Amino acid sequence: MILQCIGLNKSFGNKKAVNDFNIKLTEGKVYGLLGENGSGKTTWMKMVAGLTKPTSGEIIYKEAPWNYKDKSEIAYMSTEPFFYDFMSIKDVGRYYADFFEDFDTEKFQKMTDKVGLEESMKIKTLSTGMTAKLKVVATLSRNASLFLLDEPLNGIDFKAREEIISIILDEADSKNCFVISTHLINEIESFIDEAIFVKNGQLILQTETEKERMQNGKSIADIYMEIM
Ligand SMILES: Nc1ncnc2c1ncn2[C@@H]1O[C@H](COP(=O)(O)OP(=O)(O)OP(=O)(O)O)[C@@H](O)[C@H]1O
Repeated sequence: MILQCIGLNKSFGNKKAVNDFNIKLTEGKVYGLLGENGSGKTTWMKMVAGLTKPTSGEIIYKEAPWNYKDKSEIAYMSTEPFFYDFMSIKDVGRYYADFFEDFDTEKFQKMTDKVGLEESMKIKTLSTGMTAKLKVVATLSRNASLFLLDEPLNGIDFKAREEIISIILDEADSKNCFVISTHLINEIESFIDEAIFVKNGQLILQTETEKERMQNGKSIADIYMEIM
């Protein structure tokens, strides 16, 4: 097991953004994190990534209580843009290399090449799809074990979405774990191992995609419609 949360809570004033959240994640799996707007997905990811403190509850990373050192193995990609307009692709690589000890510049160069991003391109000239690809490539160039990608497929066209999915699947292996939050259930249905359904800050169902399909004849979209 790579991650476990036990009775995890996060409140903002009276609002329970994450409420008694219990989850177990395993290496070698790709998870889809599904839930309506405001259901607590981002807040949960930020707690696991060490960007916001839980109000109460436990996070266990690789069988030990979460420690700030674990941040170096947990790569979080937020929904917000995080590059400056004046930067080139090469600058983004340098910026990441300065920031993250585990950043692999060579891997970044190979991956940017593969998706058609040239070193000299300036951020301000990139299309929305190219920027989305750059965000994913920069995050995945870290040698992390747990990747938390907050809405990596939002607001981009079909081709860019397919490219991002292929980048993610190329990087997924038996030692790492991916959690992808999205509202685009149909796009992720075919490749996620498990779906995690979140409602009002709580995990209400965690289930295997293949099992649902084979044993119950249900798609993740069917289940979403039933329980949300
Ligand atoms: N810093 C904050 N201060 C106050 N309330 C917050 C804060 N961050 C999140 N919330 C509230 O917590 C709840 C959960 O928000 P969160 O962003 O985690 O949901 P989400 O599932 O990621 O939503 P979306 O799919 O829209 O991104 C929402 O009601 C939100 O308004």
